[in-house]
Amino acid sequence: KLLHNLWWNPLRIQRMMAQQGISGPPYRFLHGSTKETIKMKMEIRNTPMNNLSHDIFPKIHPQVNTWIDTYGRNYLNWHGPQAQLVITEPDLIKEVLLNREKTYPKTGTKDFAKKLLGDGLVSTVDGKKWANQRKLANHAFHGESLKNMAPAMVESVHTMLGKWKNQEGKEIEVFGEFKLLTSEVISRTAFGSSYVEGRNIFQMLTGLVTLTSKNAFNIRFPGIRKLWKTADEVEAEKLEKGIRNSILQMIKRREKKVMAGEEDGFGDDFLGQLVKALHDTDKSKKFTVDNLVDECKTFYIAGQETVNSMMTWMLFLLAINPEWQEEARREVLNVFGNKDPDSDGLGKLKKISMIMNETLRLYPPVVGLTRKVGKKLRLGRLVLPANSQIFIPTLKLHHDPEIWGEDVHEFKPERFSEGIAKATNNNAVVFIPFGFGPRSCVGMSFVAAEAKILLSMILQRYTFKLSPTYIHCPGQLATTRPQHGLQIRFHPLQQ
Ligand code: HEM
Repeated sequence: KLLHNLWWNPLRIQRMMAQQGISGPPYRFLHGSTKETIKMKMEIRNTPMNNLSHDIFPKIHPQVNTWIDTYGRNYLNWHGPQAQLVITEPDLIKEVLLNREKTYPKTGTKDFAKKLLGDGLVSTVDGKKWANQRKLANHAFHGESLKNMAPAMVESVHTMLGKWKNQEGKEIEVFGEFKLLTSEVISRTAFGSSYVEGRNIFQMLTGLVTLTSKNAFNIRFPGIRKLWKTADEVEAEKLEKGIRNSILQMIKRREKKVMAGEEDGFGDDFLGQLVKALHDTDKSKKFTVDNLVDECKTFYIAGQETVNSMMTWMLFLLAINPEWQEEARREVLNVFGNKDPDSDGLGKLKKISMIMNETLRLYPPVVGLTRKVGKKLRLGRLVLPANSQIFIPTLKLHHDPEIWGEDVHEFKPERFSEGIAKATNNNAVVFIPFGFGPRSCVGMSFVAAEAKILLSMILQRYTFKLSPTYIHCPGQLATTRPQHGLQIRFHPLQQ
């Protein structure tokens, strides 16, 4: 069986795809093409980019870049013995992400990623569970609930800016600052606690993110984990347990309030809704403790890492494009003057929406999407083998000159001046920072509110420039990030 899975089957799939004109890096026993991937990534990882270039696709995905050049727009590569078809044709991508026949589910999680996200909303494969959890999250992160979160976002930004007062004119490392800010915002808005209370959960989750990324391309012999665990695996288990215990304590605190007779002691934030679902007498809506823990981990991670990445790149792009910084400031002062932003005004910030979209195009926090092919099926002109995977390289689509033109690597928010549909020529799948179709991001409106509030409050107070110490070395650790941080100098506006 082992030989069948590790040798015969991959060769069979390779032959089957070659007959349809799809080739790729050759399958190597057990490791597939992961060794070449790791080698290419390591070679380029620490090399800074010249002239603050935004051409980051070859830097972050050197293997996808090389193999598209060698084998064509769609090719077959190997994550160990797992066949993975990489597709870049918009029609094929649309079919996969719309998932009309429910034939392209998520891949689920295993190993390190399972410890990190469990079976929460981002990863779950179970359709019924997904529908229940999605409904709950939609309610918590849209409409009135979202509007009610704006004051907590404003307050969190005030706390950060308060600290910056002593640093005016000096260098501030913004990626680290935004990490604290985004942790504080998701803690306050979704989990009713401050960052300080949730700090140990974040620290443990950050540890798990690092271990997950470090081991992403490490292939181990099937079954070996049961006999022998690596130091990273032991560490990940410890972190997983620690996170679980801390979340259980948060749940207990809410339950105690209810037991003490406090009206709505569960709370009406996201955590409150989850705890209510845990106690729901309607079985079809009921959550288990495991569901709840996984969901909390998912939202702590999804609500922080991605937003941190986007906001950092937005600041970077505005720091090196002073004319856009000035346009954005004019808009903010027009809408809010020197007052704190409020949710009614956020919709009027058109220029900032354009800047946000262009940032997400050039530096998407999530660089690719993966789906599973359960049984043998047809995708466009291709017949795909059972138990294979599909990888959609978002970063390639966002940096493709055939889609965006020869100025593809330039920062030009004006592309989005008449909306996304116009910018993409009505081909929505070529711009997918938040995914596409039913599994697209549930936190999109939350992100837009948080980013607009943060940027408005900075622009109302400061002009900012890149510090000479900044090294342009975009990398990926779960999300895209400046590998050596983002050093910025903020100067108070002349009143
Ligand atoms: C700039 C910030 C963000 C980016 C770029 C981003 C990106 C994405 C992408 C690409 C997906 C689709 C994944 C796939 O199709 O496989 C996704 C899904 C998801 N995102 Fe986000 N996200 C961001 C912020 C957030 C925030 C703030 C939250 C929570 C408050 C969140 C929660 C989720 C969840 C729960 C899903 C899974 C939805 C489902 O499967 O139904 N995201 N996100």
